[in-house]
Amino acid sequence: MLLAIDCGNTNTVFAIWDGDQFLATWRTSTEWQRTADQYYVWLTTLMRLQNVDVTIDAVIISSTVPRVVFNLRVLADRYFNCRPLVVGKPDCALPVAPRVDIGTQVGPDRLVNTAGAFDRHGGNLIVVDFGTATTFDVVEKDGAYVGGVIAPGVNLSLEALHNAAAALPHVDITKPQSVVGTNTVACMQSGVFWGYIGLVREICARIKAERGSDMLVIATGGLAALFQQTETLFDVFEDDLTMHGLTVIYRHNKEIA
Ligand SMILES: Nc1ncnc2c1ncn2[C@@H]1O[C@H](COP(=O)(O)OP(=O)(O)O)[C@@H](O)[C@H]1O
Ligand SMILES: CC(C)(COP(=O)(O)O)[C@@H](O)C(=O)NCCC(=O)O
Ligand SMILES: [K+]
Repeated sequence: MLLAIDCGNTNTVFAIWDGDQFLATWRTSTEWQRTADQYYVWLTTLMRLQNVDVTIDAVIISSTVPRVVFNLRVLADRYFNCRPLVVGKPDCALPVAPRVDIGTQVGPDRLVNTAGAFDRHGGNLIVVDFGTATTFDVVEKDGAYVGGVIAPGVNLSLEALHNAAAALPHVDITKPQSVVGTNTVACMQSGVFWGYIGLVREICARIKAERGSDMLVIATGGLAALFQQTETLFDVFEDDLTMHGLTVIYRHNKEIA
């Protein structure tokens, strides 16, 4: 049984894949100090609570935070007796190599999203991932990641206002009633919500224009749904895209081994 781990700058998602489907998915905050023993206690407690009675014998990791990989490697080695595949490392092959400037360390989450989206939809895609940062990944016809866009994440934008301005409170994102806010919180929500609708629409339009082609736009990350409720920004919303990409890369490495 495969344990797939997607570690973002804010949250880390663990999922168990039986070769056909995900049996369970769990989320914890990303903290590089967490030890292999702590992960194991947490994971096995959840497995027991949800009656997921399986033996994990393979692990694949994608991490945008390099420091957490050490303890996740120890987890795989000590408790599951295996050497994990780590996306972005030389011994983890990708179905299609990225084409970017020499020396660029593409975020592993973006490589994984690319592999997952290409497997489901073929090429000529834009993948929009709402995480700590919002990333736009361009996937060419042959499935290669060829670059994209990095924008500040939704919550990061709100936090930046709060951190930089003494009178601006901590605010959660929600769709505002109107564009013109009549209190501080509503004004901040409006700026980020409607600003983000514009950001996504403009960036996707400019990518398509630059490439002279219509492209399928796939969104992932919990916050995508909030924006899609109001405006049709995406062709498809797939919450499990990154996890699916991890299984695609795992299968690819098994096949060529
Ligand atoms: N459905 C949701 N509703 C509201 N906030 C969300 C939702 N999903 C994720 N978030 C928030 O979005 C931010 C990015 O989360 P996440 O997608 O886990 O990022 P990362 O992959 O970078 O760790 C976090 O602040 C998280 O709390
Ligand atoms: C852009 C990111 C910070 C997004 O990370 P996330 O929001 O998933 O935590 C991550 O993909 C990253 O660290 N990228 C490295 C630079 C690049 O992809 O070009
Ligand atoms: K992201």
